[in-house]
Amino acid sequence: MSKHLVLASGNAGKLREFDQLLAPLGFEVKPQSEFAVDEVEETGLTFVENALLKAREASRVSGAPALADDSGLAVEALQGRPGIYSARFAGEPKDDERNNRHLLEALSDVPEGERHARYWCVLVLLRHAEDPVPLIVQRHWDGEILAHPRGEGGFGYDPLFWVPDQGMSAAELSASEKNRLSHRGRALHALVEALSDTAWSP
Ligand SMILES: O=P(O)(O)OP(=O)(O)OP(=O)(O)OC[C@H]1O[C@@H](n2cnc3c(O)ncnc32)[C@H](O)[C@@H]1O
Ligand SMILES: [Mg+2]
Repeated sequence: MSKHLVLASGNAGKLREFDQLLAPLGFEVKPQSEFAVDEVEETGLTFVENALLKAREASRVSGAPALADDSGLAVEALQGRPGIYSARFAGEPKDDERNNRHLLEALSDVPEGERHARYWCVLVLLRHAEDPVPLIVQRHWDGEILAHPRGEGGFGYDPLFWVPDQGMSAAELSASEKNRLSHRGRALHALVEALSDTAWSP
C-alpha cells in the first residue's frame, strides 16, 4: 500500500506536527507548497466544509491523496468565537501574536474560572479530488485561557492555552506531549486507525 499524502496546509506549525505524527507511521508526506497549491478561500461556515475545500484543491492540483486540517479555538465566554475565524481573529493578514493580543483584550473582563476554551480539529482525507467518500474525523481539547502568555513551543494560541491536567500551557508542553494530548494528535490517530486498506483504495 502506498502511503503518500499531500498536506493541504500552509501553516508551518501544523506541518511540523503532522510530520512528527505521520513519519513514524510510514507515511510519505509533502506540503502542498511543493505542488504550488494556492491557498483556497475558506468560505465554509463549518470546520468540516473548510477542510473539504482545502483537501479538494490540494488533491486536484497535485493529483495525490490530500489531508487537510481546519481547526480553531472556541471560547465559552465569547460564545464560541473565534471558532472557524481563529486564524484571522485580529484581521488580515493572519498573525499569531496579534490574534493572541486580541484574545486577551476580548477576555480582559472575564475572571479566572470563566475562561474555558476548546480547541477543535477537523481532518479530512480525500483519496482523489472527486472522492465521494471523504474520511472525516473531529476531536477537541479542553483548556483555559491564561491572562498572560507562557512558553515558547507550539504555535498559534498555544502560549495562552492552559492545560489544567498538565499544569502547563500548550506552549510549555514538549512536542510529543502536545501531540499525545492535542485535538490534532488525537484526530490524526483516529484517522489513521480508520484508514483501513479498503478505505484507502479509491
Ligand atoms: O488553513 P491552513 O493553511 O491549514 O492554515 P491556517 O493557519 O489558516 O489554519 P486554519 O484555517 O485551520 O486556522 C486555524 C487557526 O487556529 C489556531 N490553531 C489551530 N490549532 C492550533 C494549535 O494546535 N495550537 C495553536 N493554535 C491553533 C491557529 O491560530 C490557526 O491559525
Ligand atoms: Mg486557513
